[in-house]
Amino acid sequence: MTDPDAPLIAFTDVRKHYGEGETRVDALRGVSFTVAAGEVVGLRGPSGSGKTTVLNIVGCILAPSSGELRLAGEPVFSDGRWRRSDLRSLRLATIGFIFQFHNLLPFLTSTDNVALVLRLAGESAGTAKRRARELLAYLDVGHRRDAFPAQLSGGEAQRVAIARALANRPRIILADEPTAALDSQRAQVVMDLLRRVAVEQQAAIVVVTHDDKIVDRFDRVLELRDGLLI
Ligand SMILES: Nc1ncnc2c1ncn2[C@@H]1O[C@H](COP(=O)(O)OP(=O)(O)OP(=O)(O)O)[C@@H](O)[C@H]1O
Repeated sequence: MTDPDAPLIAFTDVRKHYGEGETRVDALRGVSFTVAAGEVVGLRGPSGSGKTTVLNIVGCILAPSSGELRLAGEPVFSDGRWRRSDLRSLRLATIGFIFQFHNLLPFLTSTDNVALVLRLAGESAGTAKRRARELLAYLDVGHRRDAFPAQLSGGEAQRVAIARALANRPRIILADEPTAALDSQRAQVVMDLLRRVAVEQQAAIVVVTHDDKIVDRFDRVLELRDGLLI
């Protein structure tokens, strides 16, 4: 990561189509936006408008058809190709994902679910466990650290999943409907946590949501319609 003053996410005239000919779908038709460190941005739009496509491109999971993606000022995709050969380590070091359903591994405790990500990034078992416990305490689920996912409530499981997404101190956090399975009070708790992380870790956070309960909790809301920002 290079320029400290650059926006953490710079998405410039990104186009993405799936398929060719009769089956071609133009999912993004020239989308540009930036997200700065410390910002929590909502991404809204009807089903099929391209939200998941945006998230997957920012997360370096999906290549655009054209356009440019920069992360912290560094070109990651431009001129029709990835500029980095180590996308997996870029993702591990830079990006945290949070999903609608927590996607915790059912056979691991809360601590081990979080520690696993740190082990993948090369931390020792002891360090990984210690940091996992700290994070679970930070997210107010320290008392559930030895529980398995099936023993957790929906709100607890989502907080463990957020701990996992934060484990490697990512500067960019991408969340796909993180509050959809939660009641209003728990949704607010999750949004408060994300806000705290954005400020304390100077992270850029993008949250895909249909959830009207949390729409006033963003610094900005980007609205997609048919692959274009309105
Ligand atoms: N792998 C794929 N192959 C073909 N078409 C796809 C693929 N993924 C998405 N699409 C199409 O691209 C468009 C945008 O999809 P995308 O999943 O980004 O929308 P979305 O706004 O996230 O929708 P939802 O809210 O329903 O999740 C849709 O028309 C979708 O059918």
